Amino acid sequence: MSVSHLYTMINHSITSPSQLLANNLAKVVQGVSDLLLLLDIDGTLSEFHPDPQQSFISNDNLTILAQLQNHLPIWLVTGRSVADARRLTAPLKLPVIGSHGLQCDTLIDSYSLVDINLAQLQQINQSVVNATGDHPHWRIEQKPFGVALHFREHPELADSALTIMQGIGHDFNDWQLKAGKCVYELLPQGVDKGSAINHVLTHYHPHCRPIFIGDDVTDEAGFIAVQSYSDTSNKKGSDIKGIGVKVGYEPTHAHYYVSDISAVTALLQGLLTLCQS
Ligand SMILES: O=P(O)(O)OC[C@H]1O[C@H](O[C@H]2O[C@H](CO)[C@@H](O)[C@H](O)[C@H]2O)[C@H](O)[C@@H](O)[C@@H]1O
Repeated sequence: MSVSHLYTMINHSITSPSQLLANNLAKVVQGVSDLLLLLDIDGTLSEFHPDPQQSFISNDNLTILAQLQNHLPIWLVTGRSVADARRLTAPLKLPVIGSHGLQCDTLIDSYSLVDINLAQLQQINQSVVNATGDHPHWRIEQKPFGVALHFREHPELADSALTIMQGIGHDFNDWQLKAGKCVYELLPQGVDKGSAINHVLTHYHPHCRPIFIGDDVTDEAGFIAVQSYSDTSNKKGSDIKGIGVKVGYEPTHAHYYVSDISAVTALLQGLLTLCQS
């Protein structure tokens, strides 16, 4: 299992992103009629909570999204499973790329983008439980397509978490280790949010200009995907480039940033106002 991708993407072609505010949004999307909005969940639509099952998306965000979906297509692109994303966004019904790009749910169709070995998943789950001694310091999230080891309440355990997950991943060549905010996750190889976004663009919205908003290191592949996307099916050779928006101030490939989750809400409200006008 390879861990060479951990953070390495961040180390090249970093730009200095520009701040994207509701009042300069109109200029950025000027003249674009076919926008596609792609949204990460945790750290973008919802504030962090020590317990992943207790976090939620504010009613403000849900209300804005409910109205926005009347104007443009919206997809969730999340590390959460599709079922979890549905629970968090109920009563909305939005298509979802779940499990960091492993699952695709279009609302009409639901399928995996990569095969998963469920026997190995079970072994990995058990290995994580064994390695942590199921101690209450740790939070193990057993997901339908992976296992996450959280240490949000105990940041001092970051190195131990990495050691545990690297050690387990070492025995499973077809699995990858992903680092997130206060979490390490083991998932099948072969996907990330970038490849999943390319799948959505190619198969469902080839002529749209994508905007992807995300906050974490796992969202970097998504920023690269939208910012380099070209509509090759267009015979006129249209060169559609999307917009990556990073939430927060960490180094990023995204061309734009917003300060925090409340700035995401303001941006979504600004986009709604723009659509309505
Ligand atoms: O791609 P995302 O939608 O950002 O999902 C990434 C992971 O989010 C969740 O973990 C994060 O949020 C938790 C709840 O606030 C927090 O406790 C944890 O520390 C964060 O890493 C989720 O639990 C994971 O399954 C997702 O992969």
